[in-house]
Amino acid sequence: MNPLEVEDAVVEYRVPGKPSVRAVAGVSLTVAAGEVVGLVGESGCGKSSLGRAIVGLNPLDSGRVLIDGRPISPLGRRARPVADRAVQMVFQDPYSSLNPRRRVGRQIQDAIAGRGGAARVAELLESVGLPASAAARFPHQFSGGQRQRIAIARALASEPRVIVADEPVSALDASTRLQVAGLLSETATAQGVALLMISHDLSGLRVIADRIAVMYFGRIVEVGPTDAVWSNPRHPYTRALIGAIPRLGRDAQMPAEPPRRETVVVGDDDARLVECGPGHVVAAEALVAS
Ligand SMILES: Nc1ncnc2c1ncn2[C@@H]1O[C@H](COP(=O)(O)OP(=O)(O)OP(=O)(O)O)[C@@H](O)[C@H]1O
Repeated sequence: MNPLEVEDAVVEYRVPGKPSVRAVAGVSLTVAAGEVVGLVGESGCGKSSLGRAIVGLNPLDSGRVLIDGRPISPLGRRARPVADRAVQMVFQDPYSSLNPRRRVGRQIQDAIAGRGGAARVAELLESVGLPASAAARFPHQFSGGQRQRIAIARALASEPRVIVADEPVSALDASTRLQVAGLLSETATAQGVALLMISHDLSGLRVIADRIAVMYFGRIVEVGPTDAVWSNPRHPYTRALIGAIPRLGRDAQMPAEPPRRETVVVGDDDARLVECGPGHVVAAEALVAS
C-alpha cells in the first residue's frame, strides 16, 4: 500500500450562471513512501485543484483519495481529524500560511504530533537548517526562503505520511529555490514521506523528482521516471513543455525557433491545439470536444 493513492479523482467548480469547470477530469496517481513525484503542467491545468483535493481542501465530485489506505471523505469533514495529521500541504506563499502574530516556535509546537516540547521544536528547526533561537521570533523577521523552511518544519511536525507542496519555491529568488526544493525532497525521502511537488517548472522538478507526472487539461497525460520522461517524452504535450525550456550557453545566441503548432490528444474524445516555442507553451482552442 502506498501512502498516497488517488483513484479516478474528479473536481468540478460550479459558478452560478456559467458552465461548470471540470478542473480535474479523472486522475489516478500513487506516491510511494520516500518518493518524490513532480506534478507539472501549465497554469490552469488543474494542479492546485488536485493538490487541494488530496489534502481535503477541495471536495471530490467522484473518485477517491487514500492516505495510508484510509479514504479522505469527499466532504472532508469527518475524516479530517485523522487525515489532517497524515497529510500536510506546503503552499507557495509561506507568509500567508504562517500566522504573523504568533511566534514561530508556538506555531510548530501546535502542529507537533503527540507531546513535544522545546527540544522537538529545536530539532525540527535544525532539520530545516535554522537555529533553535528562531523559535522565539515572528515570521516577518525572516527572509522568504527562511519562512518557507519554517513552513516545511511545521508540516513535518505532525509526522505526516504525505506532503503536497504547491509551487513551494516559485515565490523565492533563484538562488534560494534549489536549496529549499532540495531540502524538502531530501527530508521527505529521509523520513519516508510521500511528496507530491506541484510546479510549472519542469527543469526544476527534474533535479529533485523521482517520477514526473504531466498534467494537461485536467488529466495526467504522461507519468514515468524523471530521466525517461525528460530524455524520451512519449506525449506530444510533454515534448512541447521540454521544447519550451530556454536553453543556456551557445544555443541562447542562436536565432529563436519560430513557434510551432501541434495537435495534442488529451483523452479519448478531446484534442487541443498547442503553440510552443522557446520559453513558452500556449494551449489553444479545443479541436474536438465531447
Ligand atoms: N474556486 C474556483 N472556482 C471556479 N473555477 C476555479 C476555481 N479554482 C480554479 N478554478 C479553475 O479550475 C481550473 C484549474 O485551476 P487550478 O488552479 O487547479 O490550475 P493550476 O494548474 O494549479 O494553475 P496555476 O499553476 O495557475 O495555479 C482553471 O480553469 C481555473 O480557472
